[in-house]
Amino acid sequence: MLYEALEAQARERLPQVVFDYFAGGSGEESTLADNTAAWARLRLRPRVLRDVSSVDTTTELLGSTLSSPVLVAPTAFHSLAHPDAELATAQGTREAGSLLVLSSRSSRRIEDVASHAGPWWFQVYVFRDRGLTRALVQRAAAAGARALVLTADTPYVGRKRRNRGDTSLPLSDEDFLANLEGLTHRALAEQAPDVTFADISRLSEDSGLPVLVKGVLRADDALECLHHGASGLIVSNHGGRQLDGALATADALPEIVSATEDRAPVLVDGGVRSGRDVLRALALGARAVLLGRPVLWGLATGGAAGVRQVLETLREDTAHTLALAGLSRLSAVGPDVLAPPRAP
Ligand SMILES: Cc1cc2nc3c(=O)[nH]c(=O)nc-3n(C[C@H](O)[C@H](O)[C@H](O)COP(=O)(O)O)c2cc1C
Ligand SMILES: CC(C)CC(=O)C(=O)O
Repeated sequence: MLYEALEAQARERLPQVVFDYFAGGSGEESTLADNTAAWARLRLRPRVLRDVSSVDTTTELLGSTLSSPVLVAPTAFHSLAHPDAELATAQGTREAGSLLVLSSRSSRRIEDVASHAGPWWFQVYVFRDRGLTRALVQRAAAAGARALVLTADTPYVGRKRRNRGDTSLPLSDEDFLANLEGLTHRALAEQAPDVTFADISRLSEDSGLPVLVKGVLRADDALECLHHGASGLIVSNHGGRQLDGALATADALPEIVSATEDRAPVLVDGGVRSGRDVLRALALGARAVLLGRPVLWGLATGGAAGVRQVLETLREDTAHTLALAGLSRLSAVGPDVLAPPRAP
C-alpha cells in the first residue's frame, strides 16, 4: 500500500484520541478490514504489446474536468489534523487537479473553504432541523458547490470501539459548529434519523444542485435513489464506520453498476489505497473513486502540500498501473481487465 509510512508518521504526530478517531471503524472493525482485502482479491489481466508511452488519466465528471478519477471523500473536523484545517485540504486538492467533497461537519466555514477550492461538492447531513439543512445547502450553492452529496448511511453515528464518540475529541465549539450558524449547543447538531428518499428531490429543489447519494450498498436502493432524482451514486460503507459486518464496497459495486445501466455515474470509496485499486474499481464499472483516510494523513503531516502529494502519488501510481496493464486511457478500461474469481 502506498500510504503505510505516511500513516505511521501521522500516528506519531497526532494525539492518540485523534488518530483513533480518524483510523477507526465501528464494531469489530470487520468491514474496515474487508474493504482493503476485497480490492486485493480482484486479480488483474494485463494486456501486452500496446503502446503505453503516454497514459492519460484525466476524466470528466458531472461537468468538472479532473486530473484523475480520484476525488477527496468528505471527512469531518480537519482542524484535528492541521491548524489550517479544510482551507489546506481545499488548496492541496485544487493544486492536484482533484475535486473536494466538503463535509457538513467541516471545522471551517463553507465560504472560507470555497475561496481556497477548485471544483467542490458539498456533503449533506440532514439535521433534525430541516430549516437548518436548507440554509446550509443554499449557502453551499451560493458559495459555488457544483453538487450535493447526501450521506444516507448515518441515521445515527456508528459506535466505535476505539473512541467513546466525538465528545472526547479536542475540538472547540467554534470548530465543532463552524457551519451551523446560530446553534449554540452540540446536541442540536445531530443528524435526523428520519431521512428518506424524499429528501433527495427536496435537497435538489432547495439548492438548485444535482444530488448524489453516498452510502448505497444494494441495487434496489440504488434504483430507488435514481427514481427520486439522484444524479449519481456513491457505493460506500462509510469506510467501515457505520454498520459493521456490511459488505465491502468492491463486493457491492457490481450489482449496483449492473442495475443502474449507465443512467447515472456510480462512484465508490473504502479502502482504495493504490493505482491497482483504482483500476479494479473502474474495471467493475465505477466512474471514479474517493479517498478518505490517506488525505487526513497527508493533511496531518504536511498541510496543503501533504494533501497535494497524497493525491499526486495516487495519480502517478494509477498512470503506472494502467501502463503495466496495457491501457493508455481510462476509456479503455473494461471488465475484461479482471480475472474470474478463484475457486474458494
Ligand atoms: C475521520 C472520518 C470522518 C468522516 N466524516 C465523514 C463525513 O463527515 N461525512 C461523510 O459522508 N463521510 C464521512 N466519512 C466517510 C468518508 O467519506 C469515506 O466514506 C471513507 O472514509 C472512505 O474510506 P477510506 O477512508 O478507507 O478511504 C468519514 C471518514 C473518516 C475516516
Ligand atoms: C461527526 C461524524 C458524523 C462524522 C462522520 O461521518 C464520521 O466520523 O464518520
